[in-house]
Amino acid sequence: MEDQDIILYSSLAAILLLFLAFKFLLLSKTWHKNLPPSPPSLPMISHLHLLKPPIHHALLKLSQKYGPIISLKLGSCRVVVISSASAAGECFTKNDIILANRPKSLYGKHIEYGHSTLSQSPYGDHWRNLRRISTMEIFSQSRLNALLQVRKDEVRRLLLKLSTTAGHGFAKVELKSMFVDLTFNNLMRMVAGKRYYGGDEDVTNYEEAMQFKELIAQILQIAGPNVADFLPILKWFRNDEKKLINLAKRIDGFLQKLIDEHRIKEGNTMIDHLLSLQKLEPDYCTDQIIKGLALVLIFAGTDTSAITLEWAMANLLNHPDVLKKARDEIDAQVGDERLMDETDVPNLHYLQNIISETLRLYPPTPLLVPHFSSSDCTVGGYDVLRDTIVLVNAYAIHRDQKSWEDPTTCPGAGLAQRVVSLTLGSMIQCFEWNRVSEEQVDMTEGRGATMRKAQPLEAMCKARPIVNKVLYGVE
Ligand code: HEM
Repeated sequence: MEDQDIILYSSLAAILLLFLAFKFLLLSKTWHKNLPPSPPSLPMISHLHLLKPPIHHALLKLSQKYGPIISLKLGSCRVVVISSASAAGECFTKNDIILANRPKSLYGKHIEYGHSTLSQSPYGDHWRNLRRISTMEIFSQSRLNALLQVRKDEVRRLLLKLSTTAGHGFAKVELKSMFVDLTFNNLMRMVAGKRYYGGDEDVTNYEEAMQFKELIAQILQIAGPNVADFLPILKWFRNDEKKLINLAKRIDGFLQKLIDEHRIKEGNTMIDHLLSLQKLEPDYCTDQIIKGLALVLIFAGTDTSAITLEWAMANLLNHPDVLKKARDEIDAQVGDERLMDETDVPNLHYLQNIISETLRLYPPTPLLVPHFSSSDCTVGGYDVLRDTIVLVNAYAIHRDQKSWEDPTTCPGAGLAQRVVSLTLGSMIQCFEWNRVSEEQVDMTEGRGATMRKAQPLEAMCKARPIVNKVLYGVE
């Protein structure tokens, strides 16, 4: 053997030994651990190939085969998927602090101010402060009550829009875009006093509205985890990060302009309340905190409510007997002399049950928001190692035979309940509804992180006499 060959072979042997030693070290860390069962994996991508959209369906199938707690490796990330109510209960009771963190992502780094927002920040003082501020300044009963007129006005505009098409007999309407317009307008009026959607947006804001819609559409396209979050090597080959940085600059500029406007002209919006707090806590309630809160509310609070409304209406169209019962309840409790109000909702038990059942069967965020373990813990007798992404498959749990007592882990639940109940109830009160054909409404789910309907919902609707009487004041 030549000298060169000896050098080559000994170098290869050394590399192999180093690799094995490294692998052994890694393994020995998890050697004595009782990790959840895991399906067979492929080199490099591990289990990434198993996650065909819709991901919550793929994960449900895996849990049916491997059990309610499974571990996966997605590229370089460890993931545990929870698909039973009892294991989810353990995550959010005895392990709630350990699992309060969120996994790091390119999206969180660039768009959500370096993972410093309400939905991204790691557990600690800042995490607590954001919850204190949002509970008091945004989601308190008094703050939500103060914005009741905004919600009522948006529902009224929706009813008027429907009645212009369906005032004199059944007419076809497309509901998805109307629900999206309603929830975005509600949120932006709450945050900054602006109406950007619906074709009847404030004309003075037209350019601004166009810019906002374009930014939102772009962010919605790239929101959520990026494949480079799991395979960081891809960062070198894709320019997603550059796109995110540019988009982050633009959205930051937009939000900053909104804040600066409110510095000059005060009002009764979330930005105004937070600017008042800034005077008391200038070091803490900075412009960046305000921008981060606005951003999170816009993304967490719009699509979720719009999706719920769309699935609820789709379900009602497929179950005319349930729709009739809901209308009878509203007629009995509210009558036909006035529109229903949020204060009627506690008496409309059947309507509330329809919404709960819709959320059970079609949860808009079927995997919740990913959690991340800050230290080792156990769930269902299995070890969950530190730095593991924990996904809770609410979709699987909601369709499990056993029921889940308190599924509300969302700070916006009180607001969502008001928006969805008032809108759905008012639509049932004011219009008759039918499917567009004899065929059942297609309930197929779309792709993506949120659980949208694949086909935008269309329906036939016809105004009831209350529309003329109450909305137009004509008998
Ligand atoms: C029907 C409508 C809604 C549904 C189904 C829903 C559902 C959820 C779920 C499942 C989570 C994740 C909980 C977790 O994994 O920790 C969440 C988080 C969140 N939601 Fe909602 N949500 C809705 C409406 C809203 C609204 C209207 C707002 C505010 C305007 C909002 C704000 C938030 C925020 C800020 C978080 C993050 C909380 C945190 O990280 O601690 N949501 N929501």
